[in-house]
Amino acid sequence: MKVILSINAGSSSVKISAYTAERGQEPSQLAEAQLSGLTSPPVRLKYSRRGAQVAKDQEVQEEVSSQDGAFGVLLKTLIDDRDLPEIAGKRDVAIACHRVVHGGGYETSQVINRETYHHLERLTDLAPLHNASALEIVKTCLAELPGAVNVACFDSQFHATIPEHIHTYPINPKIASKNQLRKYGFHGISYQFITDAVAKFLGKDPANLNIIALHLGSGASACAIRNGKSWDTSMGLTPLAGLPGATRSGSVDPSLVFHYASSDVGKLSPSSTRDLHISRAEEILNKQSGWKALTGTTDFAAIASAAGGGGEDETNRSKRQLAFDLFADRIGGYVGSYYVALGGRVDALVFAGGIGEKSARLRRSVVAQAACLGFGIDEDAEEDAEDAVVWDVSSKKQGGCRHKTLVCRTDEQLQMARMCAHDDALWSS
Ligand SMILES: Nc1ncnc2c1ncn2[C@@H]1O[C@H](COP(=O)(O)OP(=O)(O)O)[C@@H](O)[C@H]1O
Ligand SMILES: CC(=O)OP(=O)(O)O
Ligand SMILES: [Mg+2]
Repeated sequence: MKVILSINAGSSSVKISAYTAERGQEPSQLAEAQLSGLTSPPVRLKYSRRGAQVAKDQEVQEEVSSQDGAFGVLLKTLIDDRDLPEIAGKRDVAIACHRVVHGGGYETSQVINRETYHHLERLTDLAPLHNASALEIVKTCLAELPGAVNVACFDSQFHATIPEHIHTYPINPKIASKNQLRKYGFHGISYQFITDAVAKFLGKDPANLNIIALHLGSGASACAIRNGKSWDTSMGLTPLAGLPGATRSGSVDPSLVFHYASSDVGKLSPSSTRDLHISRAEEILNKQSGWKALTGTTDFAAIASAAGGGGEDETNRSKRQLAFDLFADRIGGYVGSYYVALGGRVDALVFAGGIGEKSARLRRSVVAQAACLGFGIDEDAEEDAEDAVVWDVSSKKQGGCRHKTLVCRTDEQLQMARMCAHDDALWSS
């Protein structure tokens, strides 16, 4: 038996889960802790132990200014918990698995040694909101968890199956190959979880499953999953492409950069460091756009409630309504495109991620647009089916609709722990 610690550094949150695991078996969760709201303080803690809630939306007093800082608070929460004797100290963690958003050419998870670490360092610029933070946490674990093997699980690895004509950009092939400029795609750990969970829910072999999956969190993406494998996804070389997000623009006309008022957008940004080279343009599109630019908040719950007419002044309400409508429109575009990519043979449209899971209003708006394709939503469906991993929100009216709409409570930490439990190389000693 080993203790596995799964660490998921998102752009607005850090989530860690601890499991006990046997080789090749389903890991059993000991505890789950998360700090959210890193881009819209106050930072809040959610903590549960053996499935029972210990803290919910508890405001954190310490100042948390980075993902690594958040990880420190979360690890301490687990170690200091007297009712969690399995993790009484830092030595008890046997495997620490890290969600690393950009894995470049890696198509499988990697044990982190000097070589892989340096290779990943070179990819930092390609996931400016994620890789550097994840590597900071890796560094902390290498220094402070003396009994642990560290493993990198990549968001991009699920998308290694995207065919060449879809992952290729129409640019000079020599330069594309030399600089590895192609669509990689992200949120893949989540899409793998969604594929397995939805196949189980529908009683299908994942190898025959065709779904349009939407992971909508602070970063948002869509994925066409054909025969259980990624066929296409909306993020690209970096997690900036595709759908807009909390602070990200999503896809815009690339020429927009050259017309963006200030003349220094091509210059290195002040936040560039020895390890990260980011231009002002990238910084603006990654960190100062999206919901933050349109509405002033990165909290989509506030945007969705104002869009429903909830107690806001008129200027705020109309800004939030615009952001909401814009998001639903962009998502609808991918649903249509991926419906064609899957030849209309779609087992389900699946909503996941913080927004996909919790915003019934956004789900209704997206599904209403896709009504012409045979999707329909049950207005009375449960907003949140407490203990379920997958639940059905499809319309039941007049014998139902042609295609199902599901919600999936995705769990990237569990998916990573599963990958480690099934990786024989981690169990030979
Ligand atoms: N009830 C809700 N309605 C709409 N959006 C919500 C709700 N609760 C949380 N969210 C949004 O979910 C997003 C966070 O999703 P999550 O997947 O946890 O993020 P991350 O990208 O950091 O992993 C935030 O934009 C938050 O505002
Ligand atoms: C890839 C990505 O955007 O991740 P997150 O939504 O967790 O920020
Ligand atoms: Mg996330």
